[in-house]
Amino acid sequence: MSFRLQPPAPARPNRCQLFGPGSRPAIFAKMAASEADVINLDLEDSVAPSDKAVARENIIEAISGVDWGRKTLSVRINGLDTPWWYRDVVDLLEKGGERLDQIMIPKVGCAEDIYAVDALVTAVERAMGRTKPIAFEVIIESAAGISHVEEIAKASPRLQAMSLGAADFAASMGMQTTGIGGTQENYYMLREGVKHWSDPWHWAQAAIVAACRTHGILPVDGPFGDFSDDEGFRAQARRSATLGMVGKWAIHPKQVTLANEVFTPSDAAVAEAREILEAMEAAKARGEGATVYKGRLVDIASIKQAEVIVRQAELIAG
Ligand SMILES: CC(C)(COP(=O)(O)OP(=O)(O)OC[C@H]1O[C@@H](n2cnc3c(N)ncnc32)[C@H](O)[C@@H]1OP(=O)(O)O)[C@@H](O)C(=O)NCCC(=O)NCCSC(=O)C[C@H](O)C(=O)O
Ligand SMILES: [Mg+2]
Repeated sequence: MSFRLQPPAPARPNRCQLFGPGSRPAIFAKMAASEADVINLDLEDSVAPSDKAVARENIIEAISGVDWGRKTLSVRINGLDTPWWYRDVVDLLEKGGERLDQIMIPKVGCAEDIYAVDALVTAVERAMGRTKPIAFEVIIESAAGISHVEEIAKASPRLQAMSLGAADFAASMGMQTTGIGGTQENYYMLREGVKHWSDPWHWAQAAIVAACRTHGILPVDGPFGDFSDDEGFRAQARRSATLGMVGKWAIHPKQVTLANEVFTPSDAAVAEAREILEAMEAAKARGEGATVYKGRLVDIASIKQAEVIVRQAELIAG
């Protein structure tokens, strides 16, 4: 381990982030009643330009008017290339009240984007005497965003989470697809005439996980557009979880259960992790740094691996 220790990520459950357009207030109570850990009320791309102002008002009313329970309450503001974002920030903080936990910043391309929002948020917080600092989540969804992912990850102490936005990312990269996440028909290897599909999102996800883990931020997988394809969602989510991501967006309520299922360690996985910790305790008592568990090597690194699973389970159990 480096002399500089890896900071822990925020200790908040983040298995599922449920999205809903700010222009559709009829679903806010349903979102609040869902099993999602995080709620993302949207002012950006699910809201038509003509509805931006009314969506902002709807959200401001709902921040204190709806009982969000213990969920992390987040609002996605408009991008910094639009005329709406500064008004989003100012009105949310001046009129929205203390219940708002987080602002999600889309299409972040460089650390200066975060600096700009941080400066505005800080000024309004001070002016309002706000006691709870607003957290940030950023979306990496452009060629610039993924190129500068590490500098973005360390841009502000407000940063708690970072998501991959597969749709805008694909467009920015010029990828030949209209699919949002998941298997892409033409992304395959050919061996002896048989196709083997690969994962075009993998490299970007891995870059995000590494940047997040280096700087103590939660890495999150973004949307899976085909909400009629449960198995496709599960497959994508399982790959993300295996890579180190902590959760995934839901763009339809039926995806919430799927995300929670995948990002909650199973009882068997937790039991095995606890057994590994016990096996290593026994090894330590014998003066050994390595031992055999179910026919395979476990050593001091295995303790850290097992602790990841046990910590996840404990966090979710509350
Ligand atoms: C996708 C939807 C437009 C579908 O809405 P709808 O047609 O109403 O779906 P259903 O009829 O199947 O709804 C069944 C019931 O569930 C309620 N509902 C619908 N959506 C939600 C929701 N998001 N949260 C809670 N409840 C919801 C309906 O009211 C029905 O209720 P009932 O009648 O009582 O049974 C819609 O789901 C939707 O708008 N989803 C969110 C879209 C969104 O926010 N998109 C932005 C995030 S993705 C993105 O931006 C891309 C990203 O940035 C990138 O670049 O990758
Ligand atoms: Mg997007």
